[in-house]
Amino acid sequence: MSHISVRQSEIAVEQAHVDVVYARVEEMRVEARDMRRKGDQLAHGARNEAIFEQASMLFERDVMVRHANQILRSLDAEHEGLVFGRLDIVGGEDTGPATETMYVGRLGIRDVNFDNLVTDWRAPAAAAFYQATAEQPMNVVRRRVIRSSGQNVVDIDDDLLAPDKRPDGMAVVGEGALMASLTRARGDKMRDIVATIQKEQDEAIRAPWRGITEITGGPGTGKTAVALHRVAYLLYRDRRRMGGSGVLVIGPSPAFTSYISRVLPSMGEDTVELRSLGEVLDGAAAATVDPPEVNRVKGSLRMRRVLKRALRDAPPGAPTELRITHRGEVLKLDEQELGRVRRQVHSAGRPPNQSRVDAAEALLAALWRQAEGRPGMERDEVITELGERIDFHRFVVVWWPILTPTEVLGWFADRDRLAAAAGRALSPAEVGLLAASFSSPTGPTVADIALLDELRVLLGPPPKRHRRRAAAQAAELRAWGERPDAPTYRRTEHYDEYSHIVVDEAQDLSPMQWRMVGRRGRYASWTIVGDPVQSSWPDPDEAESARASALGARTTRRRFALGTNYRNSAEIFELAAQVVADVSTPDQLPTAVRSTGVKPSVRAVAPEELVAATLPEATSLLSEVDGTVGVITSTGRLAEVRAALSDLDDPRLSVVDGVEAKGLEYDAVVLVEPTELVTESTTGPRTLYVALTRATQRLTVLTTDPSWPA
Ligand SMILES: Nc1ncnc2c1ncn2[C@@H]1O[C@H](COP(=O)(O)OP(=O)(O)OP(=O)(O)O)[C@@H](O)[C@H]1O
Repeated sequence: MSHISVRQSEIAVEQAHVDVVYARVEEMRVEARDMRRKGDQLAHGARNEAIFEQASMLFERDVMVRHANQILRSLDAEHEGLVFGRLDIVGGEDTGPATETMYVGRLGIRDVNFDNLVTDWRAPAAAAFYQATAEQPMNVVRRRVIRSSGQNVVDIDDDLLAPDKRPDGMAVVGEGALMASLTRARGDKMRDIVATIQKEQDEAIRAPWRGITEITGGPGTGKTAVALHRVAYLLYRDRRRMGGSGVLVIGPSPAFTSYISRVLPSMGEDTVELRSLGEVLDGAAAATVDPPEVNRVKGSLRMRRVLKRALRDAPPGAPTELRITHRGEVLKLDEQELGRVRRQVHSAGRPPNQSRVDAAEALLAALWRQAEGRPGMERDEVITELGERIDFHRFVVVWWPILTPTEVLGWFADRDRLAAAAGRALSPAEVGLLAASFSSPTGPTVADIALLDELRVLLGPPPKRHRRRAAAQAAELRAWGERPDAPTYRRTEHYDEYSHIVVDEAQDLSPMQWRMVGRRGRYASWTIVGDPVQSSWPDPDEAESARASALGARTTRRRFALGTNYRNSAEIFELAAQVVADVSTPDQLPTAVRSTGVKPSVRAVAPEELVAATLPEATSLLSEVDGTVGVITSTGRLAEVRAALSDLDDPRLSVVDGVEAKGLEYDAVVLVEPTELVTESTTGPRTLYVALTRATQRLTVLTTDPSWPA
């Protein structure tokens, strides 16, 4: 048989099995619907049945319906086929030729006799699909990746792992599924990698849930993909623990969470919360990033001191004198006395929003000290009389208002107030920077969200009757930073007891963000994903200690280092590695396995031509690749470059700055003025390294420096 016809006949073999699987799925759909109907009847009628019988049938119905729903969801999600793998396995030493076939897919499916038609990729039995190698074949003779479009098998790729055990007539076709997958055009959403997970990745995916699992590796090593598949794996293995309290995945930006949003649904998992750092606090949807020098101050642990001190000061507009006439006598507390009372209330250590009653009592005690000694004054009597006075209540309400985090952060637009709260924690220049930033009318930035969350905890929950106002504030916060695609959450407000939290691009979290994230996972296990070489946080030691306290004293820690860059061509990564040679060690840089034979193009242009030159470069890359094109520039130049490309009406094109590019991927990239990405950043060439490692196939660098990258 010719090569082509061997492939065709093997595809036909797999198609036959896939047809059986889909026919069975159809039956299961019918069964599930039937079961659901019966269950509903059971719930509404048949009251004379034994209660236990009902309960067990209802349970059975629930299990069935859940499984059916999961299948339906998985089928409805965008992915490339329910069945994607096949293993041909020989038994043991003496069983002889290949005897057993196992199909691997997104879900486990059994036929009517409970025989396996497809094994779920997460089941222990399927592990060999990812872990078997030629050196350790684990009884696998042939591993086959089946590529489908919908229900149609379109191609197959085989690995022969044990040639000596290959039975007569066993065909082996294809040139490697991994390479085929890596060279395919990219869309605007990340795809799952279930069919081609590599052994080192599989080990991280299947690591036990407990404690802290850290996944490090250079750009394109699959850290994000691995973390998401790990979530699907953990949900499968321990759905009760993980699903009950929920799994939270945190990424750097809304662009990133949107980019990864289809991976879990394609595996039938749609209960996981994906939030960007600007969305971790309920009600907020911040996407604007501060300039690096502002970001650095807002993220520092010094801000905690500033916030705490700010809450001890009298709020803006608080009266500076209490004057009340009692039995014809004027009782008066001046500014100094009021300040003393305020300090005394704060020294009890209760959060301000929980201390209004304490404040009222302390004021009454101070007023009594004024009245004391005057004839006919009894302490209890005076305090009761004053405490019932409406003018006293009015005073307390404005002197000790119930505060919201947004209100308090707004105070810092006032430079003097901020300087007073900062003391020596911030330099005058830093105070100036922050005051200007908090005066901006554009709403909270991503860094502000961690400050708001800190304030939420420092202020304490508002008393019950103030909750409505707090809800209105949350709505205000939402309106402030509203995006049409902002997620909605089913959780109760400020839910912070997730069972598992994944932090992606963890190298960039500021200490204040670690505190915010840590609060969400006091009882959680963690998967922490990052690459120190791509870090944009300037003080790694401070972040490291904040991270250590956020994660607490968990003793189980395991670490996986991924070493192969699956994204960039070797030619592109060679250039990227050059720019971080001085700030990395060789073991921190991955190996790019795929060569395209096309070197990045570095074009020197005159400064006045720089922006105009992006248009022809982007246009030509759009025609060269089938997938996406990203134009990456410094933040300062972003608006200008966007304007220059505004006539290019192609949904495959995006224009982003170096910070926004974090975690994203394009088939081709135009990088505008690399030196600006370095000078704009507070961490040297690291942001440039991120930008240079986004492209899978083509990279064009436009620079005004003819000697770049030397
Ligand atoms: N085993 C694999 N099979 C197919 N594609 C893979 C595999 N591993 C990684 N990839 C692909 O490589 C690309 C990079 O993966 P991913 O974004 O997860 O890397 P990363 O380590 O998080 O990168 P960065 O640090 O730059 O954000 C993605 O397109 C991903 O689908």
